[in-house]
Amino acid sequence: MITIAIEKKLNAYHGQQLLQVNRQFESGSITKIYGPSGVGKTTFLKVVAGLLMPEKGSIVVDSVTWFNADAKINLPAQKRNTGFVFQQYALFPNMTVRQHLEYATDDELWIKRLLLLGKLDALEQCKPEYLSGGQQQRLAILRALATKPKLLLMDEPFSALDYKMKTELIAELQALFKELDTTTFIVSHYPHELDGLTDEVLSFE
Ligand SMILES: Nc1ncnc2c1ncn2[C@@H]1O[C@H](COP(=O)(O)OP(=O)(O)OP(=O)(O)O)[C@@H](O)[C@H]1O
Repeated sequence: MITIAIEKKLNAYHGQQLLQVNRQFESGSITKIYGPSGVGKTTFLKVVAGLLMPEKGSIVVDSVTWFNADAKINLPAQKRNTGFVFQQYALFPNMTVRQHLEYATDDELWIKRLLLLGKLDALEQCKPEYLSGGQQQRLAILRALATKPKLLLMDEPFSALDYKMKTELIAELQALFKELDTTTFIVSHYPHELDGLTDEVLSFE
């Protein structure tokens, strides 16, 4: 179970607004984070990952306190072991596809399975500059999965994929999340993009 009750001020162009979340998420559930541009979806993922700090509240994951403003507890991002798929992929320009995964895990069977899942097995020696946008996005997803994170945070992870690739990948990820018992938050702009995949919706207005 993940319990999140936080407040963070957002410095928007037209003044300040408040990001407020007060929710519980079942372990293994998949939640769609939905809302208009600029409402704070990416900021919310970064707060959960420990990359940004809220002003108030707490984050408790499986009875472990990751953040508590009053008690001044703030577990560093490295210790939270979340998987993060960034909107802009954040790949390493000098690493091959395979090296991205080896950086995160030394489990060779798992690496092979991920490469097949993302249809990148034939491109494992390529660096990001030789990959298409969709291939780069798939690599970002595979890298986030490589550590078998208990909490996976995905920011618009399917935006560069064509319909067929997206549908196939979503079906395979669904089975994988179940197998790993991963709790997943996925940001999406589109109302029906994740239909059938997500159990819950966290909607920002
Ligand atoms: N570290 C920060 N501290 C405070 N405010 C921030 C910080 N980073 C970004 N913001 C502001 O928070 C607001 C929300 O940005 P954010 O990227 O979280 O929105 P979003 O809902 O993910 O948007 P989009 O759908 O366009 O990606 C923006 O106005 C931005 O300027």
